[in-house]
Amino acid sequence: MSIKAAVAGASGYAGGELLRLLAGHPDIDLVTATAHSQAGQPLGRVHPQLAALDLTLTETDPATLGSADLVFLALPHGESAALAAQLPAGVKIVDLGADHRLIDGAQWTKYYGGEHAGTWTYGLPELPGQRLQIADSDRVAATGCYAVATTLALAPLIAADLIEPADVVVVAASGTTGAGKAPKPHLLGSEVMSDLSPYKVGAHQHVPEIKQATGARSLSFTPVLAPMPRGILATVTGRPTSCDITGAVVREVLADAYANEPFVHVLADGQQPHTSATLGSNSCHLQAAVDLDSGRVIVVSAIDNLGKGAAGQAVQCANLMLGLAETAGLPIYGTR
Ligand SMILES: NC(=O)C1=CN([C@@H]2O[C@H](COP(=O)(O)OP(=O)(O)OC[C@H]3O[C@@H](n4cnc5c(N)ncnc54)[C@H](OP(=O)(O)O)[C@@H]3O)[C@@H](O)[C@H]2O)C=CC1
Ligand SMILES: CC(=O)N[C@@H](CCC(=O)OP(=O)(O)O)C(=O)O
Repeated sequence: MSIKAAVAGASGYAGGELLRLLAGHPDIDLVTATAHSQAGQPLGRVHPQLAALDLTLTETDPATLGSADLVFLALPHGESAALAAQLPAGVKIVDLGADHRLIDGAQWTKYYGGEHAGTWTYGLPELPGQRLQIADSDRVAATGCYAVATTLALAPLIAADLIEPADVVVVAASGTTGAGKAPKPHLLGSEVMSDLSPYKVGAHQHVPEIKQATGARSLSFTPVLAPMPRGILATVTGRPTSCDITGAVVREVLADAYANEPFVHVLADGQQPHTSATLGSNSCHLQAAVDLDSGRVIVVSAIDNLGKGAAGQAVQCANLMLGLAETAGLPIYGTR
């Protein structure tokens, strides 16, 4: 029996990638794609890559969405909670926004503003114990894009006591689709091309999410806007807990943590992650080293922000919630 799925926020970048993945999913039928200012537009006018999908974007109406078995919410922060509250309890929901990710409501208010809507199951299946919780949930909050790239690199190091949780430094570059499709002056091609620039320095909203997911106690996080459409490259460094920790030890801890994971790949010694190698896929590529001069453990992580960082992760969670094969409809290999 095929599952009926709806996507709210389908005219956005994350929503468009969801449509692309769902159109190729063997067990899911895409029945509804909704938008806000672009409701009424034929899909191919908004997402030319999806022109062959004969769909028109409709209004974001709870009654229409509520007739699906599964709803993906790819809406701006603060919009998901009100809509989710109007959907029937039996409908499974994956929220790609941040409304339900954090446990600590005060942290949500500090970083996002407004009242916290509550906490849903955190949608990162590779965290210990999380896969079963996701499979048992009707409401799942998919992870933030930088949070995926950073957490997959960092969580096993802290769990294995390889690094000090109170001294973690992350610098991460993202492609421009990470900022959404709504027009913003700093995202004009003429501003972004030939430029690298940091933003939200010392104040990024994914810091509490990464701390919650990894157990890090102090985290310096610097995001950088990169002149490319898609991809995140996160460099995560921490102070080792012992001088016996070598690059080989770190690689072994990561390889053990992800031995059975279809989407997380610890690269062979000598290979480095490339964002382009993960493009279009739901994969994360990791490499580790120890810098003997500064005494830092370094793990570099690459994902597609619209893949494992958004739509791919959301479909992976939905597969688990529906009892389908976890990899169904999800590319493992990037297009490069
Ligand atoms: N881009 C990324 O890499 C990632 C995004 N996310 C999260 O996914 C969500 C969507 O992000 P993204 O696709 O980048 O954003 P976009 O700005 O590209 O798209 C936003 C979507 O929401 C719709 N929308 C805007 N306002 C409203 C409203 N008031 N009511 C209903 N719908 C509305 C827009 O419709 P219209 O265009 O018709 O106005 C559009 O379809 C966000 O919460 C984001 O944080 C998570 C991980 C990564
Ligand atoms: C390049 C860029 O601006 N990226 C966005 C990522 C936001 C995102 O997708 O994460 P959430 O799901 O938590 O919103 C940012 O840094 O705020």
